[in-house]
Amino acid sequence: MNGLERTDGDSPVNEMRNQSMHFEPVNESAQYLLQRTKYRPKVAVICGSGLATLGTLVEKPDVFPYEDIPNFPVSTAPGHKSRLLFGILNGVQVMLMQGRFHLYEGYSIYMCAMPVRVMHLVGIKSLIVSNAAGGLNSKFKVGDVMMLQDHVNLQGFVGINPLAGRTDTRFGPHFFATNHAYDRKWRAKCRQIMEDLGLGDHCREGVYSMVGGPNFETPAELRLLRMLGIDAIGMSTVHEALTAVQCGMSLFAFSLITNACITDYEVDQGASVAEVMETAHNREEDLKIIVGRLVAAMGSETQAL
Ligand SMILES: O=P(O)(O)O[C@H]1O[C@H](CO)[C@@H](O)[C@H]1O
Ligand SMILES: Nc1nc2[nH]cnc2c(=O)[nH]1
Repeated sequence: MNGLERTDGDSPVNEMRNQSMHFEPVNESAQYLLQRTKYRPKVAVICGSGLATLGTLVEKPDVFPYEDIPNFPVSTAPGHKSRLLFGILNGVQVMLMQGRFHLYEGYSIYMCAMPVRVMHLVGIKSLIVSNAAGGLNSKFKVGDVMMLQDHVNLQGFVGINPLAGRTDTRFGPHFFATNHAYDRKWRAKCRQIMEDLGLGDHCREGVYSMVGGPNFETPAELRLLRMLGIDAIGMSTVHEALTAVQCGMSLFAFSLITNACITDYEVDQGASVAEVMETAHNREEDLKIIVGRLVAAMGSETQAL
């Protein structure tokens, strides 16, 4: 066996394995959507905490509350709207998630990433993932945009991976390389867009990692994460990114640095959701322009596919 075969079936051994790779429930969600929208997008966007406002860019939307979509989780995190939009963004058909799923909401890592498999079955080829994150890199400032060059899958180190389970090649290969998970051409494009907007000094590039949350990190944890070479820390994105790459999508992800990571015990102030939301609110107009232009670029590329 080379890891590329489909192995689903009703054998006793498969019954004992993680059921996460089942095709049918994901396909049921995808078919529900395709039957209720005329749009056939190839570009998708996932909105991070406080960034649901990116959804206001979508014209003539078909709106699907998550609770209405069969087998779909429901958002419970602050700043996540729990609805899916299909519509037109900057002339390009898009599928946009106003709300994502986190381990701290009590969902398995597989369920947190399941919407990306739905995207794949809907026909998505390019994905923009956004998140709010704490800036570990001492050069980063609150309000900066860090384009993900790479990530560290801390959960994956202990076997918590959305891709673990039965192999079903309809979601891609079981084993694959991740050294170019984040497509460099979108980073170059985003940098150019930000420079054109006079925001070049706020454009950063680095390594993201995700903890389980919901609490923010202790100073000792932050120092450890920094030693590991992590530039920005959040509670999302990695599982979505891996699932997207497995499905063969071209991926761009960015972190809005919403807060500094405080490692000094003498500082009274700590991270808070209020600060995360405030920074997201302050940057929303810039991010709308940046995401709008990236979607346009992705749209021209996927038109030919
Ligand atoms: O990663 P997103 O969903 O943007 O949210 C980030 O912001 C929240 C903390 O305020 C956490 O959920 C963290 O992951
Ligand atoms: N884990 C984590 N997630 C965040 N999301 C926004 N800011 C932070 C942070 O400082 N730490």
